[in-house]
Amino acid sequence: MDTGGEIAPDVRSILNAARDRSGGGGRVAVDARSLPEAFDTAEADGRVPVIAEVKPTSPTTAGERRDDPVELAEQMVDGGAAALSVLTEPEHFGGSPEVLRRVREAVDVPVLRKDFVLYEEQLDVVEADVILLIVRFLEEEGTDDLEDLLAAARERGFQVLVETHTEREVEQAIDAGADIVGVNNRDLAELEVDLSTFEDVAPTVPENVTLIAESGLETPDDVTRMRTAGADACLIGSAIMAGDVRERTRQFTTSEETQS
Ligand SMILES: O=C(O)c1ccccc1NCC(=O)[C@H](O)[C@H](O)COP(=O)(O)O
Repeated sequence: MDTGGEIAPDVRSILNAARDRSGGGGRVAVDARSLPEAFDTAEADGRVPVIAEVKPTSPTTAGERRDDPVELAEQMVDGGAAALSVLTEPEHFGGSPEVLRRVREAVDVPVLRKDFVLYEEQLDVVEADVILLIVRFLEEEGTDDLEDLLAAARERGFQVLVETHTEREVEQAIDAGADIVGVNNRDLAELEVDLSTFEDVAPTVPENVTLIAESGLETPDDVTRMRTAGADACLIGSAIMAGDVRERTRQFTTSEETQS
């Protein structure tokens, strides 16, 4: 089944590469750090819950950041990040499972594995606290079913962030049993970012679901905008990676403090 409409050539290339990647060796069993609790801890400390992303490059980024990803991750935590996201996709994002393993060992916050998982065996590549499943990708011909993958991930101990872009995808995520939902402001057809996507889609997400605004946040005002629209947390990559990551993370995690 392929019901989700057009996707950009770069995204098609990401998807084709993901189809070719093998799974891990044995089945993983994760003792996960709680993502909702990490958000609550940040709020209790007066920090805006931010998932800071270690993202060396991407199809929409010029160049590649080659600093030690573990040092970058530690600086993000220093800057107040409630959780981290680490790209493990090698071909388009410069990531690797080994980097995630090293980062998770070095920090004590939850770590999201940011990759394009299509098949159950790909869950077994590396331990992480949270795994990403993208509704649109799992509509593609020959991929595993969202509900089955969600269950398989939970059986291994992962928490699951289910990524959506439309109201229809939110409905699919909720029907499949998601309790952590991301709304991605970047559309996979043109790779354009529009923060009103989150504002339009967020009201359709049930109150008891942990809701994350993803992509395209560039300033503390953008964080405030997403929080006003209902985000429990914001996932920020490029804007943090584009400079001093400790300082940039701090600007986002203290954005509500500086406005009150
Ligand atoms: O970031 C890209 O260029 C990209 C292109 C195609 C598919 C996915 C892509 N990004 C994955 C992500 O979800 C983002 O890395 C994440 O939400 C952070 O976004 P940003 O803050 O805009 O870097």
